[in-house]
Amino acid sequence: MSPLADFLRPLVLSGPSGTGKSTLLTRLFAEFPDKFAFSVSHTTRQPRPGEEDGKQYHFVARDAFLALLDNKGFIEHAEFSGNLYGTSVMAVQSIADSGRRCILDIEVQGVRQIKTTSLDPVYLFISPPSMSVLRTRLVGRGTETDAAVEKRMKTALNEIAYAKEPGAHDVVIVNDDLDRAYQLFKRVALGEKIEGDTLPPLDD
Ligand SMILES: Nc1ncnc2c1ncn2[C@@H]1O[C@H](COP(=O)(O)OP(=O)(O)OP(=O)(O)O)[C@@H](O)[C@H]1O
Repeated sequence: MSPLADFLRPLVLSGPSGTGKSTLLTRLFAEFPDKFAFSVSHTTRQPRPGEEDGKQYHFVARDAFLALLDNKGFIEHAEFSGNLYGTSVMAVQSIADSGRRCILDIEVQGVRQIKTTSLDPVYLFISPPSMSVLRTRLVGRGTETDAAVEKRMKTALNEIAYAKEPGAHDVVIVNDDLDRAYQLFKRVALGEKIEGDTLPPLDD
């Protein structure tokens, strides 16, 4: 069977930190080990325990990041919670010709930048069911200090304000029940055009 039309376009995944993007991606890659390729971003943040250079991220020093930026090596980049993040041209190019679908996990500034390029991806927003659930997940993950949780909650408000703009994303999936969210996510990832969920008020 030939792939659905949207399978040939990159998939841009965005949503507040702690909303469950990595969890959904991990499941997708486990179910379809050969269909997708995660674009590995560059970051200047420190690796978390268990993270490997070149796998979750290319971990680089700030100087090296800025040099690549100067050389027009990034499709998008942003400073987030004090660290630089970026998607390199090379990371996406190396996937494009392999027949796999390129998935990009990107925050809101990056989404805005990609919209000014010719990449033409499908934009998918993963929404938390509410702000209180988002906070519970961030705290429960146990990877952030209290101050970092507060910073991420504040940044989440920007992501959500953008998501509320008409036409910001092609599809919204609310990550309430993980199995339900994953079934929708899988359909989008495989290239199906679905209606998706309605963005919750997220005003709590
Ligand atoms: N539907 C869900 N129900 C309950 N807990 C969830 C659900 N989805 C994810 N989680 C949990 O919420 C926490 C945050 O998820 P995850 O790390 O996947 O978020 P993320 O969006 O990738 O964050 P970041 O952008 O910071 O990497 C994790 O501890 C994860 O196990």
